[in-house]
Amino acid sequence: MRISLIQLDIAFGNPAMNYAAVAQKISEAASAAPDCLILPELWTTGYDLTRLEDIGDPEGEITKEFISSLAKQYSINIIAGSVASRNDTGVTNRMYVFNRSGELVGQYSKLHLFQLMDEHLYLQPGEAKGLFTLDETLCAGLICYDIRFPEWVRAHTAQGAEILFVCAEWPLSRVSHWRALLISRAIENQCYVVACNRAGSDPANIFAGHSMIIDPWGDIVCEASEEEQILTGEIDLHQVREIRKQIPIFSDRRPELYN
Ligand SMILES: NC(=O)CCC(=O)C(=O)O
Repeated sequence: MRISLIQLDIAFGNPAMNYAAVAQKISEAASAAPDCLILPELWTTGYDLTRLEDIGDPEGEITKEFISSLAKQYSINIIAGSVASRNDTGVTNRMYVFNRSGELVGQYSKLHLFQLMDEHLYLQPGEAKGLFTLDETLCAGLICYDIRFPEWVRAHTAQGAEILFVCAEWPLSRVSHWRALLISRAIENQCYVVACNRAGSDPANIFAGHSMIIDPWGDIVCEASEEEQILTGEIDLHQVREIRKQIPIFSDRRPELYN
């Protein structure tokens, strides 16, 4: 499976500019004929949290229509990062997933809100897992701060997820955590981790870039720099099954003693 990660520099609070940039990047990425493509966290608005009631996407409908038609046009599965999806009760930080036919096959709302970036003041947390199937592979979607919660990640891999797709706006000041946490999640869950961060900066943060694909042994398949970039790498799902056979952590678990 070939996967492209769109490490975008997001225009702060400017959905029109970001939709145009993403359409352009997806058309560029399509030339590498990926099976799957992923965008960063909150890519339509960035962290312009105080204006989400205005610039958030009503029920995600604009984004869903936009991504669905690109997925169909290029016949690529698209993990549409996340967007601020608003309704009468508030705004959630929500990932939408489309298959090659342009059908919505999954959605996930960020479960853990990151207080250091004021998410708890403007966003509502999700309540459900982010499992979905792409090309017959069970996958999980996670959003940024979620990677600090190994028990949440395990809840997905214990159900059989073989690829973790992570979208993020992770600042440069904690890039060492970003890399270490992603590698750890890959090793301890014996799965691929595909993590797409943003590049550039906003009024509050400089972001880390360093999007990456990590294999189930914890080795890095490919890694971006700090700059805006389309990163493409290949994964081999046989490796997940081989490593899970060699070191059978899922059947060796003792969950009855963990609480
Ligand atoms: N957007 C986020 O969730 C950022 C999380 C983060 O920076 C962290 O250190 O955790």
